[in-house]
Amino acid sequence: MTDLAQFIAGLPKAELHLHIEGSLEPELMFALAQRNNVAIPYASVEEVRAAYDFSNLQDFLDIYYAGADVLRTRADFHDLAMAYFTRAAADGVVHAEIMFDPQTHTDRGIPFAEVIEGLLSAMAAAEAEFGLTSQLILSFLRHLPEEAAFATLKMAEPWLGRITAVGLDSSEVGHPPAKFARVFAAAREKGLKITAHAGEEGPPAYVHEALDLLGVDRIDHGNRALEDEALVARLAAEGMTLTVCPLSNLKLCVVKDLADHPLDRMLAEGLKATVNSDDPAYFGGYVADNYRAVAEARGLSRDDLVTLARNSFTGSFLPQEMVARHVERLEAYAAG
Ligand SMILES: Nc1ncnc2[nH]cnc12
Ligand SMILES: [Zn+2]
Repeated sequence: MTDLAQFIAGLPKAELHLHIEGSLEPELMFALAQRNNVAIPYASVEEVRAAYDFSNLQDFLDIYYAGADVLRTRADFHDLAMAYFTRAAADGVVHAEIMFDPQTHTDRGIPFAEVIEGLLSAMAAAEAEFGLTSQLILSFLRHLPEEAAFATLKMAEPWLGRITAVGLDSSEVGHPPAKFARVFAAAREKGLKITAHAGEEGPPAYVHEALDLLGVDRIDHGNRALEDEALVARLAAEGMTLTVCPLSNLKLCVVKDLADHPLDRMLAEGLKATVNSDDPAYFGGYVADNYRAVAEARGLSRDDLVTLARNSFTGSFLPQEMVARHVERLEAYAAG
């Protein structure tokens, strides 16, 4: 391991932008297909990986939703999440705020309870085994109508004490935050935090809407906010956290090359950027791979890496005293 790789792996960090369905590795996809007797359109793990060549977000989403079909039982969701936590712990992740897409499963007839109970049991096991804490973000699929999001929120009612936040993901362009203003207001009234994908492929106006109409506590991605100077100034002034995903941006052609990635520009503009893996099984790397790849491509300093890790804690939904404890440990690590 290089010095940089070692420094990154040991850097205590939180992961704030991770779709648990996007951590389904081809090997587990095959194992679950067999366990559940589900047919998949691939002959081998290599063939699955070869299919992961995307030109844009929709290209990826089509394959990602098809892959999720092997997830059927509570045990499947437990195994999926446990595989992620095991991998994340090895990357120095001490806290993870994971998104799940209930509609991807309930629309196939999988009960909400199977999905969330499997995830919750893995979360408890990860805390016991690795000391890794986690929280759940229920994400609404934005290509579906707002009424479907309301139905999902209703389904989640018995578990609201175990869900920290709601999010908004899936096909961005053509599905602006405004479409979901009422359901996010309802979620906020129930005491949930709010996050939304905005400015990944969609225009800066969608980031404005996420702030003004959804009242977000964080922005997922936010890359295209950089096209709007006043918006950048506002995000900086509000101390809004952006959950940036470098390898995702590369694989989904949000950037042509990692050498063009705007992460250091975001930091220079005073934005609270963080580094995350988004859908690591599909984009070629977990969170430490993302830190490493962008650090090498953009020549980030150790101070930059520490800032990114610090932002991951201050931008988390953890209580202030836990944030302070994590930041203290991080500063001790940085001081060597
Ligand atoms: N990067 C992404 N953007 C929007 N929806 C997603 N669902 C999973 N990954 C996503
Ligand atoms: Zn995402």
